[in-house]
Amino acid sequence: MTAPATAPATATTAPLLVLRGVRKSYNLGQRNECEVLHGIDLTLERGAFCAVVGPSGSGKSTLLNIVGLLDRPTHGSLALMGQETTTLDDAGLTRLRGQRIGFVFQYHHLLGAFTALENVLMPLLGDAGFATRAMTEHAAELLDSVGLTPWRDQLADQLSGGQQQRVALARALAMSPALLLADEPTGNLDTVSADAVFALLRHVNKTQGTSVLFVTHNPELAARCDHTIEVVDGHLLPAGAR
Ligand SMILES: Nc1ncnc2c1ncn2[C@@H]1O[C@H](COP(=O)(O)OP(=O)(O)OP(=O)(O)O)[C@@H](O)[C@H]1O
Repeated sequence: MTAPATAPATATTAPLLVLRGVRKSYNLGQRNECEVLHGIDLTLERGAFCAVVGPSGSGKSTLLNIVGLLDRPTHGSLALMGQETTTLDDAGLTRLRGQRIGFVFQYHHLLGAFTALENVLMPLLGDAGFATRAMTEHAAELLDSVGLTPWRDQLADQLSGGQQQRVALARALAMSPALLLADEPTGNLDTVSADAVFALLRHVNKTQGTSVLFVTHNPELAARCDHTIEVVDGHLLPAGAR
């Protein structure tokens, strides 16, 4: 038996993300359907650091929600590390999302009455519901990596916006995701804090190989990413079309 000339893509060699013909419609009631994404083809290689830009309402968050397995496409296919996701049931999607994907949003979504450390611990607790020493040490290391050790026991509500966003980033990294989806994570921050959060995203990408999709309206930050995807009216603009 001879080996095939080209080995088939496996879970370890396949691109991080492959979208083919992804469409998304919302049902607005009374047989009124609105298509927001009109057939997106996108391949993202592992370790990519990619900005997602485009006018307000063009479909960036809708695309990110689909890539993050928070929402399903109406048509098309989406493979994450070689695994087709559109055939998975809700439990399968949730499991895959928890294993592979971390999220940072414009609003941090921390639990304000819990400390910075407790917020980072949350995703690590799993079904056990209690923190082991190893989990606590891991959460403390993550907080340290975003420069927040002095604030680890401070309630999330009592942190600055920039500090809260850094806790949110540490929490997103708790499960060592292959893909970090950041939807305008710097949108509410002053320039200095925005720079700090961006530098941390970059650091995670460089040191851990975590792929990053970063939605931003800030052209300066977009220019500092390795690639840019531009969404206009629910279509991806071809590279170099701007
Ligand atoms: N759940 C929903 N039901 C109906 N329409 C929706 C829903 N979510 C988003 N849309 C519509 O989809 C379009 C794209 O929205 P989306 O949030 O993806 O845009 P965006 O590019 O992220 O915008 P922004 O930069 O302002 O955040 C908008 O016209 C919006 O009204």
